[in-house]
Amino acid sequence: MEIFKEFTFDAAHHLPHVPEGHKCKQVHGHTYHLTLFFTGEPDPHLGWIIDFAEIKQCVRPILEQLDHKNLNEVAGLENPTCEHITIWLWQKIKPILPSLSKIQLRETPTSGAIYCGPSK
Ligand SMILES: Nc1nc2c(c(=O)[nH]1)N=C([C@H](O)[C@H](O)COP(=O)(O)OP(=O)(O)OP(=O)(O)O)CN2
Ligand SMILES: [Zn+2]
Repeated sequence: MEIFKEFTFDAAHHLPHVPEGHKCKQVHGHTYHLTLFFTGEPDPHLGWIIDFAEIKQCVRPILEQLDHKNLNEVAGLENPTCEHITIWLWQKIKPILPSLSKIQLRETPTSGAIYCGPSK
């Protein structure tokens, strides 16, 4: 069984390592759409894997570090590609919500990254 919880946050960034002239060299912004997936068996009494409200309570302070921020100024996100943001989120969320199984981050309606944790 897999459940999910969605969030959004707005942030500015630029990609410092792209060549001169690349559109992402310029500071620009996105409304990021984040989906967190959790895997497990529903608790026989409560009927859920984890309370959606508990997910929100745990994740909110982490997303506050990103929302309406310049991502390049966030420690660990000096090169804030979608790929790096999903890894950063995984490293923050997995220790407090161990049933986290996958992160999907959409940067635009047509672009994003999916991360399931480091390969073993
Ligand atoms: N592999 C990656 N490629 C790109 C990233 C990234 O994080 N990982 N980031 C960007 C830009 O930040 C931005 O997301 C632009 O992406 P793009 O999909 O090109 O945006 P558009 O609005 O131009 O998309 P279209 O739907 O194709 O118009 C770039 N690449
Ligand atoms: Zn961008």
